[in-house]
Amino acid sequence: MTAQAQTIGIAGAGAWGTALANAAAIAGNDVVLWMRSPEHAAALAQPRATDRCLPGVRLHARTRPTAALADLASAHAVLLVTPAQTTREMAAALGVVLPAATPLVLCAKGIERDSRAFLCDVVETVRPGAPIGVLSGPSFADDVARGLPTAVTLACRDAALAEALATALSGPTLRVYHRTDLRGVEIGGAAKNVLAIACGAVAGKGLGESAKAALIARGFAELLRFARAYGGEAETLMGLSGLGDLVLTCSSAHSRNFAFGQRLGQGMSVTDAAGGKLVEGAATASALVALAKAKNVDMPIAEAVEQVLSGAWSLDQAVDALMNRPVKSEH
Ligand SMILES: NC(=O)C1=CN([C@@H]2O[C@H](COP(=O)(O)OP(=O)(O)OC[C@H]3O[C@@H](n4cnc5c(N)ncnc54)[C@H](OP(=O)(O)O)[C@@H]3O)[C@@H](O)[C@H]2O)C=CC1
Ligand SMILES: O=C(CO)COP(=O)(O)O
Repeated sequence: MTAQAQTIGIAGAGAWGTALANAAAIAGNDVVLWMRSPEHAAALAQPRATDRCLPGVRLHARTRPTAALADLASAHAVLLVTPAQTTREMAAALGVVLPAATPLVLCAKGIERDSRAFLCDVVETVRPGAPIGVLSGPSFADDVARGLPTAVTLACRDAALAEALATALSGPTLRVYHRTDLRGVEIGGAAKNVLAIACGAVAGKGLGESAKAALIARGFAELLRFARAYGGEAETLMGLSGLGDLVLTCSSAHSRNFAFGQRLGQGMSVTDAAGGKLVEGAATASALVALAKAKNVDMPIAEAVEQVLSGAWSLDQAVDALMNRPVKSEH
């Protein structure tokens, strides 16, 4: 990768994939945007078509929609922007069409539920030796698509590749920082979604702003402990992809994870509260808690979320459990 115009491939044309496609095009790249539905691709290719996930947003002229995965083969790098739980199947399908040297940048936020594997490890199993990146940070797709100023982090183990990708994707409204701490960046994005469900539940139950602030601060302590145990760097977690995204997602009903928690807090069932939307924290909670237990990492908030989602605890029981833990030193 160089700082010259690149072809960026994007696999997944939901809200985030489409927003990133336009941002990459505005940054001066040619973009190939893959989606699984040929009808969706044909509709988006029509002049003046607007996106179904981002009302009113049109694809940039340099973004070409397609339903043929092989069209991504010539991209200098591909961003994978489908839900976390589809990472294995998507990486395998991409492995067939992409040259082994093409970097794959993971943009989903989660942990594989069944295997409890980090998404980078999933991709490494499926495409051994191929370059991997993770892009994460506080960024609502609508904000990015509307050209509001946004900053995110992109990590690759190879510092030069991380810098080249960050340079290629940065534009007038999207600023991409780079790091080499792949693990730290992916943990921040995956864990904050689970904690945001707790913050939403606090809001939905009307437990007050003080409780929400306490959850953010104590949630951050959990996130940091977990990341350290799994090799993430504390500095990464204090940055955009950790604290930054935790604060955004825990503060806004625009977040699907927060809104899901809010509806739980208002008394809706786990099944109804998702409202047909992607709630990554709900899919990741059990794997996060199992991984924490495997390394004796104390994550009481994440555990409370998991207990509520599994039906073992009511929300009242979760609040009681968190408030009645033994008094301890704050760290
Ligand atoms: N939205 C946001 O603000 C942000 C989202 N993210 C992350 O990005 C990821 C995607 O989120 P987002 O774009 O919002 O989600 P959406 O629900 O808007 O879109 C998901 C996309 O993935 C496609 N998809 C679903 N399942 C499969 C599959 N099995 N194979 C291929 N394609 C599939 C869907 O296709 P179809 O339309 O055909 O169903 C859809 O285009 C999540 O992990 C999220 O956490 C990160 C930062 C910001
Ligand atoms: O990750 C996001 C913002 O950074 C989007 O969060 P939600 O998936 O909760 O909407």
